[in-house]
Amino acid sequence: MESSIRIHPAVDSGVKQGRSDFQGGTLVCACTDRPVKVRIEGQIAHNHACGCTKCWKPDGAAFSIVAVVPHDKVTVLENGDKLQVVDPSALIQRHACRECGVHMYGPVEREHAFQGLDFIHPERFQESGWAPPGFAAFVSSIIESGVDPSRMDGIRSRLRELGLEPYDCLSPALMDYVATWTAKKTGALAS
Ligand SMILES: N[C@@H](CCC(=O)N[C@@H](CS)C(=O)NCC(=O)O)C(=O)O
Ligand SMILES: [Zn+2]
Ligand SMILES: [Zn+2]
Repeated sequence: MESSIRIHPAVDSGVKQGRSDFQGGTLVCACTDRPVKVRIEGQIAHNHACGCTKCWKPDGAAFSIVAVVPHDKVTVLENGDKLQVVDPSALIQRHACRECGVHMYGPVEREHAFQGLDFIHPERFQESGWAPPGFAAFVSSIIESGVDPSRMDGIRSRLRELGLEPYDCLSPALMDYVATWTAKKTGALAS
């Protein structure tokens, strides 16, 4: 069993349950001076661990923890002047703090199954109670960040032990959702 891997500090000692009455809260970046604050109304959806190279991860973590909320539930409260889009050509327009590097929200504005949703990192909530991650996505992508491929069996076992079923893309339910959206757009399925 892989013992040294740090998946993410929010799950390394076990995945904490959320609270069904969680009403949202405030995401705060890591700056001590003029932190960026972003208000999220309501509970998050599809929370998961992501191993891709593009999602923001805290130092030492192999995975990010990332979830979605509707764009109209996201409001920049303070110090939004510090935000910049990491990669304007990406599907997810990740707005990061220029000083500390934390990604605060990432809207999908392009025509896509996820259009209208913003990707956020719930560990940045000041409040507890957000819905826990339910699976691990883009697991093989951690190799692109320098993880030795020989460690992957152990890392997948650890994810399963934590209840985060590993997938190399999104979960089957989300992949089906995206494919259904595409099939309706092309006309392969009736809309
Ligand atoms: N293997 C690639 C995968 C990147 C990727 O496709 N990430 C997914 C999960 S966040 C995605 O939807 N990306 C869209 C985007 O980055 O805008 C990497 O690690 O960079
Ligand atoms: Zn910051
Ligand atoms: Zn990702």
